Amino acid sequence: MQIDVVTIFPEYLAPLRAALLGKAIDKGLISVGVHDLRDWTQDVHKAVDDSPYGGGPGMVMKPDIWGQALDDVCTDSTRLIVPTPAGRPFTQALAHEYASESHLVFACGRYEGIDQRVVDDAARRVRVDEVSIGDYVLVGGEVAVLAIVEAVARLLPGVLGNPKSHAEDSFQDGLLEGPSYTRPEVWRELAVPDVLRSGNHKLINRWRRDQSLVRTFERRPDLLESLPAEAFDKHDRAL
Ligand SMILES: N#Cc1c(-c2ccc3cc[nH]c3c2)n[nH]c1N
Repeated sequence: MQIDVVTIFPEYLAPLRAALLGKAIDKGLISVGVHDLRDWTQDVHKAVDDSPYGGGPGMVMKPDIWGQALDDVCTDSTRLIVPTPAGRPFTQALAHEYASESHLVFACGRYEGIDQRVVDDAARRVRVDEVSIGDYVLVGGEVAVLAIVEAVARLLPGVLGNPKSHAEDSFQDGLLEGPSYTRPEVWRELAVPDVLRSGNHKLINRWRRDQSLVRTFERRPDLLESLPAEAFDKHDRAL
């Protein structure tokens, strides 16, 4: 997979080359290109923003600079991802979609965002997603790109040490993961639940499913509402 990121703060994307992703890059599983948007400017000030039409606070990123950058970086097979607070939610399902793509391009906005015509124009040639990583406001798109790239890269074959760990992911079955424990058996007078030390894997699996359902009900009831009835067995319904 080729990942390209266009930003005015290339140094913000340095973590992409660290740890898990760094190993994936070294293995040749991912190629990452980080591009400074200002490289497409022509003026001495390297201006990338201007005042918003209609007035209002802050500045908007200029369409002409972005247009030239995306013309150079995108290809016919590109999926262009534009992080924005106004985007559709980035979810685990979308992460799986992106993991099957050959070329992802991320456009990192700053200021009050990117002139909308950049997205409208790009959509004439490539698939474009405006996505949000959560209902809070960041200062730019770079942090969102780091989150999205990590969520996608870990799904690529060979990136994670244990491919089975995906099966235990939160959201994998539409529910939140339950609690996890490791040694010691008792820590600060808090004991590991007995069932996890029972060796009875049918009971352990049932307990873990129950914990997952209860946690999801308590913290994210919306996830339960979006699951089909057939996602729940008779034991689940008895909870
Ligand atoms: N994704 C996402 C975002 C953002 C975001 C993304 C891009 C820009 C450009 C200027 N400000 C931004 C905020 N805030 N909160 C989110 N969940």
